[in-house]
Amino acid sequence: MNVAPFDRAARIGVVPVIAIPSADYAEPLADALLEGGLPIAEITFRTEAAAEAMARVSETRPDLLMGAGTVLSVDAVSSAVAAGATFGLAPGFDPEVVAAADAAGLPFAPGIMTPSDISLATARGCRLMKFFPAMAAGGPDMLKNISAPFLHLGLTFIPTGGVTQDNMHEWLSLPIIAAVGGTWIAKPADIEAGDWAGITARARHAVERVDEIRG
Ligand SMILES: O=C(O)C(=O)C[C@H](O)[C@H](O)COP(=O)(O)O
Repeated sequence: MNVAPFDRAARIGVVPVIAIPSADYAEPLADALLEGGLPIAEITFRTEAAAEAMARVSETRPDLLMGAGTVLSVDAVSSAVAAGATFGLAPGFDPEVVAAADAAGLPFAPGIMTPSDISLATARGCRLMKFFPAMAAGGPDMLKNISAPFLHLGLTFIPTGGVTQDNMHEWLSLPIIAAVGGTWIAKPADIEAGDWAGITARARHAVERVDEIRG
């Protein structure tokens, strides 16, 4: 499995999760993130515009490491690859989706929330997993506990769901965390309002926090 994009994501340490209302926002959004020193985005299949937005970003902003989120089906894997996504994530674990991503050469992180999920995902070869919904499921303490029996397998996690600027330090200080993710950097309302300066400011602030926490 090609893990290079996830290595890059782990080095960056924070992944903005995007629900984009229209593909017309793709370029200004990518520019706002790049301007803030955050060259990564997870564009989720939560909106109709997702595939077109991904295609525009991959064609016109190759410096942005662009992944597909909310990949819930085999078709979504194909759409993500066709649109130039270089990695994929999902909120849950679906073995058919993981197999399709593998077959397509798309590095993929399924979502997990229980030891059973982790067990199923590791058996399918996954080593990076999204922990979702991270805060509602019990926060860092929960993840530490459920992952403990699997750590000899070299697992790392991206917690999302309730993760923000204010609690990211609780996660990033754990060695099992590859990166944190969340929507707080670029909410759909910010995107629709064209608040690119606000998105850039939150992106920059998040990158600075990662640097402070990781030293
Ligand atoms: O859509 C997906 O594929 C997910 O896995 C879930 C998202 O990452 C979280 O819903 C983000 O949560 P908030 O940052 O609290 O808004």
